Amino acid sequence: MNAIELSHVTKHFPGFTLQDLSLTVPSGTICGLVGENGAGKSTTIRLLMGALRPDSGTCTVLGADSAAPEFLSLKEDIGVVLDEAYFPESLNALQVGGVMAKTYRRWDGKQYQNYLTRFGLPEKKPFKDFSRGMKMKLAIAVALSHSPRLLVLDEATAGLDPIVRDEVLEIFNEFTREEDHSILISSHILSDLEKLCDYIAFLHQGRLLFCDEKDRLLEEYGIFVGTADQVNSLQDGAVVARENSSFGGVRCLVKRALVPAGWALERPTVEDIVLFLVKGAKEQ
Ligand SMILES: Nc1ncnc2c1ncn2[C@@H]1O[C@H](COP(=O)(O)OP(=O)(O)OP(=O)(O)O)[C@@H](O)[C@H]1O
Repeated sequence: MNAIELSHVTKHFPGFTLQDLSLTVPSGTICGLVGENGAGKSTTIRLLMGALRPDSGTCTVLGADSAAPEFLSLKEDIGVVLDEAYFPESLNALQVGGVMAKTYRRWDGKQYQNYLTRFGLPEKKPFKDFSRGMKMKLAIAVALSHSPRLLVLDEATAGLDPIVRDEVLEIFNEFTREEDHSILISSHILSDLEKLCDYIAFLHQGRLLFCDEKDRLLEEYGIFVGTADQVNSLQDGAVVARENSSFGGVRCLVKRALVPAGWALERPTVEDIVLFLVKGAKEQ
């Protein structure tokens, strides 16, 4: 079963169109949504959560169409963290827990308390006096404490210091050890996504450039550093994009399968692949 299925979804805003987006996140996996500012990541997440209606196409989450009334009954099963945390200003963390206990049938107060301690969050400070990172941590603690099956995280690790970010990534990883638990996470911190995700989906100007298994992506591409003559000798389609390297040569992203055996290729990072693909798309 798929945790998330977007099928031919289109959404138009003045000056921007999310175009014919089809994307699936199999149950039990973590999918990272990447793309530059304004690529359409938050729009995709809002469509999935039923906060926006698509102009055409369908968004199915945990088996229910997010535009259908029955989707509301699934909200318990979905933990959501958006890039702006949204609790009433005057409430402190304990009071937020009290409200959530009344909101969610499967609220786990003990688990919530554990996260407050683990994240070093003050129990009695009002939310309005929290730093950005503290707000994100509180939103993550809440999302994880109502026993969801799916986490939808929009820039949820932005504003966290590297040590807490690492801990949060580990918590997300633990979450998916349960077979039917899945995560969709958008982030600009591609090294985090490389550590965490099974799949990487890459949006560019409202279009999905790829959605692929991370390991397959890292095997498909290589980085070649050499002279312009060497690069020019490669067959058509081998070079995805190139840049001048600091020592006067050329550095490029290549498709391993189209490069002659024996050429030394470096292993790219997800960030290398994304940056070169954007560059390649601009050059076309
Ligand atoms: N309600 C809206 N009305 C009009 N335009 C909108 C609306 N919501 C989003 N947009 C536009 O849609 C485009 C995509 O925005 P979106 O927030 O999905 O991008 P993003 O990939 O999440 O970007 P970022 O990384 O900066 O958060 C932008 O051009 C934005 O201005």
